[in-house]
Amino acid sequence: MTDPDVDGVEEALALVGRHPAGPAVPDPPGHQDTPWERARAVAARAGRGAAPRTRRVGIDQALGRILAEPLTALTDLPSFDTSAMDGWAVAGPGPWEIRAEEVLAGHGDVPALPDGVAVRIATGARVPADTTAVIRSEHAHAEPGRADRAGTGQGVGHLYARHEVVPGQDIRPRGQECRTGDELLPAATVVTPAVLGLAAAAGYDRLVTVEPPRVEVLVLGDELLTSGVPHDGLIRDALGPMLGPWLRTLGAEVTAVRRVGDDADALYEAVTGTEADLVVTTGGTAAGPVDHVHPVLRKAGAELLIDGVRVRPGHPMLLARLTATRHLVGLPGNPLAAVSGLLTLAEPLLRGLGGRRAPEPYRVPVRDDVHGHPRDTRLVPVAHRDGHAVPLHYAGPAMLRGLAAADGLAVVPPGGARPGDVLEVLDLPWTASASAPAPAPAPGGCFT
Ligand SMILES: Nc1nc2c(c(=O)[nH]1)N[C@H]1C(S)=C(S)[C@@H](COP(=O)(O)OP(=O)(O)OC[C@H]3O[C@@H](n4cnc5c(N)ncnc54)[C@H](O)[C@@H]3O)O[C@H]1N2
Ligand code: MOO
Repeated sequence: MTDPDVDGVEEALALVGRHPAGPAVPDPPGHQDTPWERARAVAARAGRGAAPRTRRVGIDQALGRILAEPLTALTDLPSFDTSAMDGWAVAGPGPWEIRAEEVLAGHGDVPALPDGVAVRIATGARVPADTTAVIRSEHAHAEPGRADRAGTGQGVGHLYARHEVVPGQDIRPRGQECRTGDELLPAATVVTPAVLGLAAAAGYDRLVTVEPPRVEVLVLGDELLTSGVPHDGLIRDALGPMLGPWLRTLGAEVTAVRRVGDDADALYEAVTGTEADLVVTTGGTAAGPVDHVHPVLRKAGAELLIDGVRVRPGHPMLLARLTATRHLVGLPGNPLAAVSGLLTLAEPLLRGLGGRRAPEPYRVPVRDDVHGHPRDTRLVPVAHRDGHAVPLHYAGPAMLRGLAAADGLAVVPPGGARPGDVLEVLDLPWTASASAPAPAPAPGGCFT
């Protein structure tokens, strides 16, 4: 029986040459392929070449966008000395004479507190000037004065602390979190719900954000059905349904996913008439009779930045500059090969166009042997299990079964990997949060 992960001559070669890597296999004559790391760097540089378009949007519109400028505090936070607890503001040493007035959150000017006096205070209220500390209600004992016993409501009485009172306790001093002008977040930060909250707290009504790059997807191939079960040599289009949502997770605005068939003229019209920042084509990258991508790019006067990458699957992928501000990524038609092209070329390009930062690369030990290609990098679907990356079956270039169960794609160097080898793993958008390394612990605690 055929191994479901070994699809084609290149993968069979990979089995032969997997351990040890051995001497580098020379390029076949005329081979133009770019090493995988260099291809990603070229794509990232191409994306950074065009200045991102920016737009100021209301914070209710900003979720998921990218900050085009650092988020700088428009105020001190807190903007006034704030009580952290419901209780008593006291001045000087106790016991304190209780004054009847109360200090509540949202009140403006509050009179200074004379020595020896306590007033009731609420969490979030502005602390009166000259306050020594706040004592939370459960840590104080109020002894009613005679006037109170008589029911006059004058609030006369005395307050006793049940514990030692430390100056400044349960007071959040003005500027504890930031001072006006402090950089709270750098440019290129993704606007998450937490960023929206921070921006609002820091005084923002609107944010300057990067406009998402516009991407058009052109699906090539006359053999593709858009519905129903494959029949008579026709197959379902697996890329149209997958690429639109995937590109959106990479920060793109997908303006269209269009079927172009195997029609060179229609492809030429689509490529030269587009308003998109990036055109993504699927299929037609090889040298078959109806593989129109190369001839159309030549006719359109496009500059090929990448024409083939030393990666399996997906080696016929390409990147072209259509005009100074428009690019085209040609993804191979085999579905897993297309995903390889998406992560190798489209992702770094879109990161640059969209003003995003590169994710922190992370590395994980692999649990099992992974076959290597003798010369090329392999991208292999893996699942995270107990701190290891487990290579998945059904990872042939034409298959999506392994990918659909995967947490990431392991980057397998030429020659392959042995159990315990530590490999870089490319996140899949839907698993990024689960597999990313934990952030560094905070240096100290702040409990109020
Ligand atoms: N003589 C050679 N032939 C091929 C080579 C090679 O080096 N020399 N490379 C092979 C590799 S590797 C790949 S990958 C493909 C790339 O081919 P194309 O980009 O031209 O893609 P197509 O020929 O159009 O399609 C390939 C394969 O994928 C299927 N396909 C296409 N689009 C879709 C889609 N939207 N959904 C599902 N499946 C799709 C298509 O039916 C073909 O089976 O070239 C090899 N050939
Ligand atoms: O190796 Mo191709 O996958 O089928 O690019």
